Amino acid sequence: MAALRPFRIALIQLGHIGHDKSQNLKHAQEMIKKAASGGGSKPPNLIVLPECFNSPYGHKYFPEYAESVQFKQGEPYDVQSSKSESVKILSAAAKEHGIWLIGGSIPERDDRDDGKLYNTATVYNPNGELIAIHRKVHLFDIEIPGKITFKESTTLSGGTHLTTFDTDFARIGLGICYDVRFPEMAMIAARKGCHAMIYPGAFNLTTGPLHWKLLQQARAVDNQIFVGMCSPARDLTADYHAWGHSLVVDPLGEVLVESGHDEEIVYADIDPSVFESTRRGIPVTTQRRFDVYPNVAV
Ligand SMILES: O=C(O)CCC(=O)C(=O)O
Repeated sequence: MAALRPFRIALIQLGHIGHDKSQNLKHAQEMIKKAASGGGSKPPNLIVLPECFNSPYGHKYFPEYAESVQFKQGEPYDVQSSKSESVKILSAAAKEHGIWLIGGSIPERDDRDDGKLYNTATVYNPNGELIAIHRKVHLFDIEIPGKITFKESTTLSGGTHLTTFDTDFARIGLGICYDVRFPEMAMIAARKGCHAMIYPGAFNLTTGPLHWKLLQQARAVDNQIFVGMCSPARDLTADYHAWGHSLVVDPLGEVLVESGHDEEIVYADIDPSVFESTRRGIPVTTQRRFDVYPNVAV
């Protein structure tokens, strides 16, 4: 299992996500390059893109923008023969800059399974290998009268697996946006040894101010882990208005960094001593009463 070492994370709050997929990808490439340079300070070890970064966000867009990834858990993946343009570009970027990359999410079509569509995050190591994918498990189907109605399940299917992966600096759990509302996911990841949960996300102007920060602090404090969420920038000309405020929270629930709502790259330094001192000082991880309630991670 990966040990926790100091690392630097960069969240790219990507702007200008329009209808031209090639343009979206080109812009993401440019911003990865910029993030990898470290913004005048240390280069990051891990770069994160936001949810749905290559397509406008909305269930009507997913069928048109979906790409076939055909990843099989536990089997090597041949990027060169991938049918996914986004996978090829992200893989090349991870390799070129020698960074771990969580490639936000993209609409994915699974040709092996009736062409079902998913909201999928892809993960690359510094050699450019695609080492994990996460299909959003909990679809964003909500209705708040007069404020927001959104129904991802109109075109998408929910993923059926939880996702964790090891880097050379931490074990990381991966979710996408609405997944953050389901504490079981982060709890299971933490009990399986994850030091951080990362969620590419895109909250909105109704639920963003209510819950975006609160949920990340809750997941962090409950599980004594680092939590980061990376949003697209707010674009009031788009169909969906993202909240922005990409954020990293430490195991005490303290905000390490928070962006505004425009395009921006923010960095956070992950300090293992905070992880250790939090768990030593408030030892809930060793005080659980599995004789009274079940251990959900086993
Ligand atoms: O949970 C929320 O309030 C927003 C979720 C969301 O925007 C998403 O899953 O894309």
